[in-house]
Amino acid sequence: MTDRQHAVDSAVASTADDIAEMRTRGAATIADAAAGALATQAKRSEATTEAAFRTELRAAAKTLYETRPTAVSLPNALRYVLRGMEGATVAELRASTIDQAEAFQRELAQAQSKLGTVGSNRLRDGDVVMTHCHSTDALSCVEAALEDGKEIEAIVKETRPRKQGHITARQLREWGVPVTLVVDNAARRYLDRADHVLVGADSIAADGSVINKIGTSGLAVNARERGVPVMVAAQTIKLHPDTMTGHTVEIEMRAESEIVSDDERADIDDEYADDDLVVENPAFDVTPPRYVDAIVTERGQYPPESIVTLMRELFGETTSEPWEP
Ligand SMILES: O=C(COP(=O)(O)O)[C@H](O)[C@H](O)COP(=O)(O)O
Repeated sequence: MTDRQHAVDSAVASTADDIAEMRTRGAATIADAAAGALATQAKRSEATTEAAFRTELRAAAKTLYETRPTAVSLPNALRYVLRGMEGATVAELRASTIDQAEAFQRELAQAQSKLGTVGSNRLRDGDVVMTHCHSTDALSCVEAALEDGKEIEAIVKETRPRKQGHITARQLREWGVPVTLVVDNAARRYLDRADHVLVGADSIAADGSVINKIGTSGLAVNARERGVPVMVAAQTIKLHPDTMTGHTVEIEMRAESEIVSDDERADIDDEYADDDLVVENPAFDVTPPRYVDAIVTERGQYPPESIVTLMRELFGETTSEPWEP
């Protein structure tokens, strides 16, 4: 074991494992869990010097950071908490880190609820939304519309390969929303019945591109062709500061076992072939801004092309500036 591994609390390691294995998933939920894990590290730290405490917290942040690459809410959350780590003694450092992590979690929940109110204003009584994957930001818009007394129906895409659509459907059913669950390939057919496509985001790039669950871009292109507006619900913690300086967002490639079993692979592949069957499983894709009608944040709704103005306001011109609430 390296020193870094020794320094990281078992609760942090287990949170990191939950994120990597997608038992904890979705950009906002991942950010919340990561902030909570840093607070636990701070609480349980046995460091006796200020330097050792800081090293431990950074090691914990690195362990969490290395779990999944696409949702920028994760590094944004880690940066936010580490920035608040202040003090001249271990006790002060501990208290400030825990306070900052708790403030982050509070602001995250408040931002989602504010965003929901903004998003619900786009939904009229009787509207039908089509969803993809499971996004707590997107669902908060539906929840706020329901609280306003509007009747909303949903067409929920299954979302292969991990079927996060089932989580969305379960939540909507709990709220009493009529749900039609469809396979991903049926989306274009059912767009005729939809008034909005409503999705979340893992990252939003400076040009207004939306990085979200694989299949979002195809859905958005089909929606444009059918004249159905595409609404992206994304708190500002989903804004990706590095993209202001031209960096692209890394798309996570997941295990082929999510798509084919060993037996299926053996069944498909020719055992005498010179090369192996290639199976690829990208978890996310990029929807260009021209297919997105509105990005709904806790600060209001933006056309995708103008999101860069908000990014500059929040992060400044340089990506070395950490995320600010
Ligand atoms: O693409 C996904 C989840 O992908 P995965 O299941 O691979 O994590 C969600 O749409 C966004 O993360 C937004 O979710 P939220 O609005 O809850 O942050």
